[in-house]
Formats: sequence, C-alpha cells, structure tokens
Amino acid sequence: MSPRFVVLGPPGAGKTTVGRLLAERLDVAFRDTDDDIVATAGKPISDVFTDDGEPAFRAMEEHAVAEGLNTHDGVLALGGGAVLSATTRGRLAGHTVVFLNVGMAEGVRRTGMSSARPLLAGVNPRATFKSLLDARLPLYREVATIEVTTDDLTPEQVVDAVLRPTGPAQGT
Ligand SMILES: Nc1ncnc2c1ncn2[C@@H]1O[C@H](COP(=O)(O)OP(=O)(O)OP(=O)(O)O)[C@@H](O)[C@H]1O
Ligand SMILES: O=C(O)C1=C[C@@H](O)[C@@H](O)[C@H](O)C1
Ligand SMILES: [Mg+2]
Repeated sequence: MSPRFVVLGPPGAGKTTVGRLLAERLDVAFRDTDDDIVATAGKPISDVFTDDGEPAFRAMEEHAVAEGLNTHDGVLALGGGAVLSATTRGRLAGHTVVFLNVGMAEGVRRTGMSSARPLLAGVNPRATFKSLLDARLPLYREVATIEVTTDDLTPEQVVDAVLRPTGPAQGT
C-alpha cells in the first residue's frame, strides 16, 4: 500500500488545504501526519514542542510518516519539517511527492502570527521563515517528483496543477 500523493512544503504552503481538496477530487481519504502526532501525544503540537522539545517531536514525526507511507493509500500530507530527517527522505524514494512551494512574503501572510506554529511564533517571523526556506528548499527538491509554486494560485488551481499531465502536448 502506498499513498497516491505525498504532499510537503513549508508552513503555509497549503499542505492541509490543498491535500484535502486533492483527496476530495480523487475521492480518496486524506491524512495529515501533524494530526496523527496530536492524536498520539494527546496534546497540540505547540505543547509537544514546549513540554518535550523539538527532538522528541521530530522522533514522533519520523514514526508518523513511516506509518502513513506504509498504511495510507490516499493523500498524505507531511509536517513542514518532516524532510529534515534523512531517514524520512530515504523512505520517500519511489513515492509520488508533491512539493508545494511558497515565498516568504506569502508564506508569512498565510501563517500570520499563529502560536499553533511554534517555529514561527518568535519575534521576527519573516526572518525565521526565510532561514527555514533557505535550509529546506534543497531538501524538498531532493524528494519531490512534482513542484508547484502556490503564491499566485487558489487552492483549486494548485490541485489542477498537481493533476495536470506533464508529458508532451497532445494533438495539434
Ligand atoms: N493557494 C492558497 N491561496 C491562498 N490561501 C491559501 C492557499 N493555500 C493555503 N492557504 C491558506 O493559508 C493558510 C495555511 O494553509 P495550510 O494550513 O493548508 O498550510 P500548511 O502547509 O498545512 O501549513 P502547516 O505546515 O503549518 O501545517 C490557511 O489559512 C489556508 O486557507
Ligand atoms: O515547519 C515545521 O518544522 C513544522 C510545521 C508544522 O507542519 C508542524 O509539523 C510543526 O509545527 C513543525
Ligand atoms: Mg498543515
């Protein structure tokens, strides 16, 4: 069993929003590893970061992603930092992986100052978002088989782009 699409990208790229729409369009189930972690931990992700620390969160995330890849056959959205794990990047080989990209300005606009995103809850979310993008862009691209830049697209248009055939133009 393997997910039809694995969706990843930075916070605010639309993994949850677009992932859900994509699953609806394909009439398959949607699963988000962030939700799996919340269910397992029995508390919000911000509390996992505060109480247990980021390394503990990353270990739970590695486990949740492996479980999703092995047991889910619909659309699987990963947390924004899941690609930081080399083990996870290795496990993504052979899967159809969609990288939803978003630039700093739009990413910060979409995520706002939400404390639900502990890594962006500091004093300078723009700088934090930029350094996060700089560090992760090569990792997202290492595992992605499809990349869509979402800044100027609605979630529906992003789904269209994911499903658009990429081969040579048909007919004349
Ligand atoms: N293409 C888009 N155009 C405009 N707004 C969008 C788009 N995609 C997502 N959004 C909005 O941006 C916000 C963040 O989207 P979403 O929660 O899906 O991102 P995410 O990638 O799952 O983030 P996280 O890594 O924090 O889970 C939501 O308010 C959502 O409605
Ligand atoms: O970008 C990140 O590192 C994170 C993104 C979210 O999806 C959550 O997985 C968590 O807030 C960490
Ligand atoms: Mg999400």
